[in-house]
Amino acid sequence: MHILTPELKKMLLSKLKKSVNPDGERIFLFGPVQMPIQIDGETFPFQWYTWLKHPDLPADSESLLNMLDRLPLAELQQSSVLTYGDYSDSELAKVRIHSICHTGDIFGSQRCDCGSQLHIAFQQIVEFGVGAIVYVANHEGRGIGLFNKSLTYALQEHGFDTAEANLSLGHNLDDRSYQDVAIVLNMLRSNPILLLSNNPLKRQSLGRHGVPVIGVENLHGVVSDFNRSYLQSKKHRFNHTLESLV
Ligand SMILES: Nc1nc2c(ncn2[C@@H]2O[C@H](COP(=O)(O)OP(=O)(O)OP(=O)(O)O)[C@@H](O)[C@H]2O)c(=O)[nH]1
Repeated sequence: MHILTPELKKMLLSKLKKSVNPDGERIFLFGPVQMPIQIDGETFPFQWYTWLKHPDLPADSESLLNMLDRLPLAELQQSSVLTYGDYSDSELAKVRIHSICHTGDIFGSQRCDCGSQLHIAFQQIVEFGVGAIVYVANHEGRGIGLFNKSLTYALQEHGFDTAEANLSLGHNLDDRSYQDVAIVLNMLRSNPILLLSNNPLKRQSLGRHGVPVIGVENLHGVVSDFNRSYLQSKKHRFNHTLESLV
């Protein structure tokens, strides 16, 4: 049987880093772990980090390690960062902050542009040589959660656009916070980043939380008959830079 020897425990602890957000909540970041990722038939060496925030987290890494078997982590969401190239030290890196889209990213749903944006972001990062994908797992449905998103989809089948559907159910247009994303980004790198996004609020929010965003490059996904009206709503209701696209 394999046991957690003091050496292995030391190895795990050396990969655990802690930060505290402005609300006083502890965030533990674990990594790197090697993650070979296939993009268009070729495999690229990414480094994987995950982070954990939970109200009951202790102050130090060793205590955290000792209590992990008692936390219901599978019931909660943990987010990831996948870095590529010399991410911590390079002068510039391309970064994609990607809110989870269970339907688009996992199922390949064509109702939105999320899945293709994620794929193109990976392509652009390996092409540039340095970058990161931050996969934000508590952002489903722009922060309303998967169950609520399914209700908004049903309403969109009855004439609502994506904004009206959220509002009609009592949600905001966008409930996402980038505070923890910013903290984690700043734990991994202090040099400037180029953000891959069409959403002006992302840049503003990251900047407000102290991330040195020096530029934004649009990230246009695939347009189809299934997502055209959704993209038009993003352009008109959310001011996304999709001018040349829809
Ligand atoms: N409420 C709601 N959420 C949706 C709908 N379609 C997609 N989403 C969610 O919208 C979010 C899109 O996230 P991102 O692609 O990271 O961000 P964005 O605001 O579109 O900005 P970009 O950086 O330009 O892609 C994901 O959380 C999806 O789950 C919808 O019709 N209703």
